[in-house]
Amino acid sequence: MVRVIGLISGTSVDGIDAAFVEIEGSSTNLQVKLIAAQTYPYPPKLRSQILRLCGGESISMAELAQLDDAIAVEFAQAALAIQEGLEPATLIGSHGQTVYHRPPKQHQVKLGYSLQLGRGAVIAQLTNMTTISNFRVADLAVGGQGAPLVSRVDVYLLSHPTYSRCVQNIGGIGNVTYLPRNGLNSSQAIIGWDTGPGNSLLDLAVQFFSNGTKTYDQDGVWASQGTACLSLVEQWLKQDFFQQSPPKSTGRELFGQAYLEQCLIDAQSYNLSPADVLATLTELTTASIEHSYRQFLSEMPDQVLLCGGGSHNLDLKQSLQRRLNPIPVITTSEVGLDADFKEAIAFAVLAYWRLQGEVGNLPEVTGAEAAVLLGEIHTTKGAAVIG
Ligand SMILES: Nc1ncnc2c1ncn2[C@@H]1O[C@H](COP(=O)(O)OP(=O)(O)OP(=O)(O)O)[C@@H](O)[C@H]1O
Ligand SMILES: CC(=O)N[C@H]1[C@@H]2OC[C@@H](O2)[C@@H](O)[C@@H]1O[C@H](C)C(=O)O
Repeated sequence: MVRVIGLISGTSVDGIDAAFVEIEGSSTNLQVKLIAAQTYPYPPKLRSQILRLCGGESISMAELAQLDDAIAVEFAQAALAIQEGLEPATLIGSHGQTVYHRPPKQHQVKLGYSLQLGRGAVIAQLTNMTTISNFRVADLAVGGQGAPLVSRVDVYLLSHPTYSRCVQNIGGIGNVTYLPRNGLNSSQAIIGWDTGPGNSLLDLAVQFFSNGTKTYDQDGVWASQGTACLSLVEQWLKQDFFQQSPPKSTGRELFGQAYLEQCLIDAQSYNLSPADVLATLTELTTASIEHSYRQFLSEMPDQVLLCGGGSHNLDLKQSLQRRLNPIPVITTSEVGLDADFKEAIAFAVLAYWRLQGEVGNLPEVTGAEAAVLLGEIHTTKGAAVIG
């Protein structure tokens, strides 16, 4: 049994999710037990620096270096804090903070590029623990999207012998893994892709309409007071990203501030109230999920398992349930895998697989030419490589 800490800050840039897990087995007999989990919010100044960089603002190399180190320090502190009072872990899997993602093909380039800040070498030294980081580069180097990477972990933790499942993350961006009945033993392929916006546009709209006093719409209460403009949703769904077949991935580069501003311009001709706009953006998220299932899956799943912060948005959840009826839409927590910390848990598993010499990506999902080892290993003076 290995004690591993998984760390990630996602596209919402709300803070570092840390999961402390005990892992046993390899892949087919993988067992993961969650011991502790916590979100450590970024200091507000650091968060706004990251958001500005994600929004395309130019910064100097000196500022980039300072930001990279500051993020690594926050990640190291999260790793030290999560294991307080527990027998220490021996390994960290750190996703870091995505600040730029340029998938291949969509951009007429053969190789994609993805940049996560928070250097693993610094985390390893500050925590005195072997740290695996930079998980996306190896998949990108073999022509993959570099995302979604959680799909292989979904396969081993969430496949079911009698139900086919869509594991749907709704973070800043949405992503799905389709698990046929019987998982890897099925003749049907396991596929996955980024579905488009999760909460990113909603959060930006809430900040705009509340003059910065709110960062998100708790439980979707504000959106539930509005009426969605379905003509606008149909118009927006015609956009290239939604029509493109998987493998595909995206980020705040597409579904960010400029996209929201265009949505607000489009909304002007319909005289929508702020609540109506939020309801319409909620429908864009759920319609993009529904349409991608109907377009890209050979059959609809028996169950949809939600995870990520969007699984707490009741209005969004109800909208997705209405669209997918009679398929039950539940959360991964309801089947035993914490919906808020699934991504952090996944990066702990990916780090564990890296040390075991097991591949981490699913070429059917990322479009990579091969399954490859994911992550770079950083040891410390005091830490031995285990596994
Ligand atoms: N109670 C709630 N009601 C409504 N929305 C919520 C609630 N809790 C969280 N959220 C939404 O979830 C978002 C955070 O989700 P999450 O932490 O899964 O995103 P992320 O991991 O940063 O993104 P990604 O998965 O794209 O990397 C918040 O910004 C907010 O929009
Ligand atoms: C480049 C990047 O950080 N992509 C994230 C983002 O957040 C959700 C979606 O876009 C996604 O597929 C991916 O993250 C998860 C953890 C993944 O790779 O599986």
